[in-house]
Amino acid sequence: MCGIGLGVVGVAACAYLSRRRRPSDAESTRFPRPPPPQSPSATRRKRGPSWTRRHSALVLSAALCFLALSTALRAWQFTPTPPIDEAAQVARACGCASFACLRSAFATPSSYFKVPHFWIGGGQKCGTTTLYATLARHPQIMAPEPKEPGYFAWPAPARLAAERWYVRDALRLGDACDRGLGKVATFDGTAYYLQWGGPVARALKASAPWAKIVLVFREPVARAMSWLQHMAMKYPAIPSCLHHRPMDCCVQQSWFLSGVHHLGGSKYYKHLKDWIDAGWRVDDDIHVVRFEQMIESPRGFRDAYRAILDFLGLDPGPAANMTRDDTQPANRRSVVPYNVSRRAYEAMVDEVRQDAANLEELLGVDFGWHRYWARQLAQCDRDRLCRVPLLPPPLSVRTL
Ligand SMILES: Nc1ncnc2c1ncn2[C@@H]1O[C@H](COP(=O)(O)OS(=O)(=O)O)[C@@H](OP(=O)(O)O)[C@H]1O
Repeated sequence: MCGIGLGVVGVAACAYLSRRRRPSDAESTRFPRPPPPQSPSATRRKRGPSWTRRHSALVLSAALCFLALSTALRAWQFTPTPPIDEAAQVARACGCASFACLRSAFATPSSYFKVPHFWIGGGQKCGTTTLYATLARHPQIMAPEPKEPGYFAWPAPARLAAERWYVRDALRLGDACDRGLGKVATFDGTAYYLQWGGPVARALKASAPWAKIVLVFREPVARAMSWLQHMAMKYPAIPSCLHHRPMDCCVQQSWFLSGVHHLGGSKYYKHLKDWIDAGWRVDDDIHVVRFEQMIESPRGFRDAYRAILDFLGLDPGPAANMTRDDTQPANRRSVVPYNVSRRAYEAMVDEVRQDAANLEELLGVDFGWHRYWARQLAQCDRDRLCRVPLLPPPLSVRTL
């Protein structure tokens, strides 16, 4: 403060000293200017003293300016920022039941986890249940109840009405505070937010702009077929094509090829673009996981998990201590391959091929899906029928 005060005084002084004094009209009349000098020697005699005075004033004011500016600059640079009272921030956040309250409690930068710290998704049947169970065992994480609150996919009035429930019950703010809010990371495990696009991306951005996003992407054709199977098996009371027709027939229907929960839901690039347009940044805010890496071996799962923990700023230790059982699927339904005609398989691949290429280019990741489709189509030609396993064997991938 002193430095800034001195700086201001110095600048004012230098402005005063360096200004050019002009005589007023009255002064000019009372003290008329001397007539122009007659000879060079006379000029030198008359100019001498006033020139020295004027220039020494200028040098003095320049020195003062320099001194004042450097003092002010040093004071500005080294004024210590007051320490953030993290305990007070946490105490305030613990009383919140809305995002407006959380945002104001978390307004200043801090080193601890905000609420929610992250979201895991990518699409239904991308392994988020296994990931949810794994994350829930991490000592620094508090898992949401239920796994998929779906809150950000609701229309704004419904969100407003349920905000208290989401913040306090689903994200378990009270429990997190009991364990020491800021030290535990809370999250939302709603798999399908990605496919709901712009409105969800904007709602999350407006509510919790600090949230980190983890997306798991599964080979697009297998994901869509697995979803169809999941709905038919999990909800026998809900009419499903698979209840009375074979998979080959169902996957050729237009609702399957373009429906947003079916093959349309596997157009990851198209959906991810909506999120990027809403201000979420790949790498900084979004971490992408290859489903096939997670399922190919316990080691693949551990590596994928460790990369997620690194991205989230959490202790990676638990990834190293995972047992083989910890890496097993939480809700596996795909056991035997489905028989599908070549025509049907090719139509599905054609539907998602370009989107997958765009995704690889955007992320700089090789998912290995193109080579897998080529292998699968070669098998179709060889056996005159495609046998499509929904959990494929390990895919070869390259570093792009
Ligand atoms: N570790 C591991 N190894 C092999 N397979 C695995 C693994 N983790 C998840 N999975 C498979 O992921 C599918 C379930 O995904 P989700 O949990 O996201 O489904 S859901 O949308 O939440 O219902 C489900 O696929 P389907 O078997 O096709 O249903 C699981 O088998």
